[in-house]
Amino acid sequence: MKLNTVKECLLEAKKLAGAHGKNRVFSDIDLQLKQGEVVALLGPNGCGKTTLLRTLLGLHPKTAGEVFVRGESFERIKPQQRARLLSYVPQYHKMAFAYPVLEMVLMAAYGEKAPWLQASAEQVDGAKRALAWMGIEHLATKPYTQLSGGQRQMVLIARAYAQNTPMIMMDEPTNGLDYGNQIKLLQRVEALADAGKTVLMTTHHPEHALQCASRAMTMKNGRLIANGCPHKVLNPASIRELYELCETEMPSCLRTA
Ligand SMILES: Nc1ncnc2c1ncn2[C@@H]1O[C@H](COP(=O)(O)OP(=O)(O)OP(=O)(O)O)[C@@H](O)[C@H]1O
Repeated sequence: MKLNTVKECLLEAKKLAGAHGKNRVFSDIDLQLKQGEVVALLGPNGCGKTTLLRTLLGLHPKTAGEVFVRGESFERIKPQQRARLLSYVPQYHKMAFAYPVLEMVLMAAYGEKAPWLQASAEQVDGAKRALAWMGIEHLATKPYTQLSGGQRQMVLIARAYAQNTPMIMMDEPTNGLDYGNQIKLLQRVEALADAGKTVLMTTHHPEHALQCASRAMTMKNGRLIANGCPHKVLNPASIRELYELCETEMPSCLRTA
């Protein structure tokens, strides 16, 4: 776990609310993301984590409240500038075209170039470095559509890395990764924070939050219910309550008696 040596506030949400159609998903969300921290967001299926992330990113419309990035209303920031501030690893991703993996990662350059322009040698080098960082340089020429689920996930993480933004939002980034790749990814997330990046990641694994996060937030029924040091927020009693487990359903390592 990382110590919270926190600096500049990069993103702030105030009284944020979101919905799908008429169904309220979350409301009254106040949160801050500061430079160099890894924040893990946990909560039961359907509690609103993905919708919250997508609303923070401006990919889903808010119904109330405001998101500020470096003090500026995010709504007023143009898409290309947003792409320089925030990158995103989605939970699910469909791609209709069989782009080679290197091309997929080069899409990260959107903040720096118009999509119809050819990538510069520097951008290609950056994309190759991102593949090497994820340990998947051998996939560079493979069509993205022919990759396994875990391989695709690693490509999306490499793409976010190549975007080189101060903030990265990852929605269940260990989804589909084998045990070794999960451990390596959590170490890379810690290294990103050491390099001054801010990461907000959702996870269904309290142990992942304990391993790499400087802060944990828990969410239930569309509300943030706890926010603080992962070891304080994620204790046997709070995990039981969050996921509505009775004592006998808890794994033996988390039982209180
Ligand atoms: N495209 C959609 N249209 C309508 N309702 C949706 C849509 N996507 C999600 N929802 C609903 O919004 C609520 C929150 O979903 P969301 O995906 O944000 O939850 P989550 O916490 O990320 O869940 P999970 O842990 O299962 O990924 C759920 O009740 C879900 O059914």
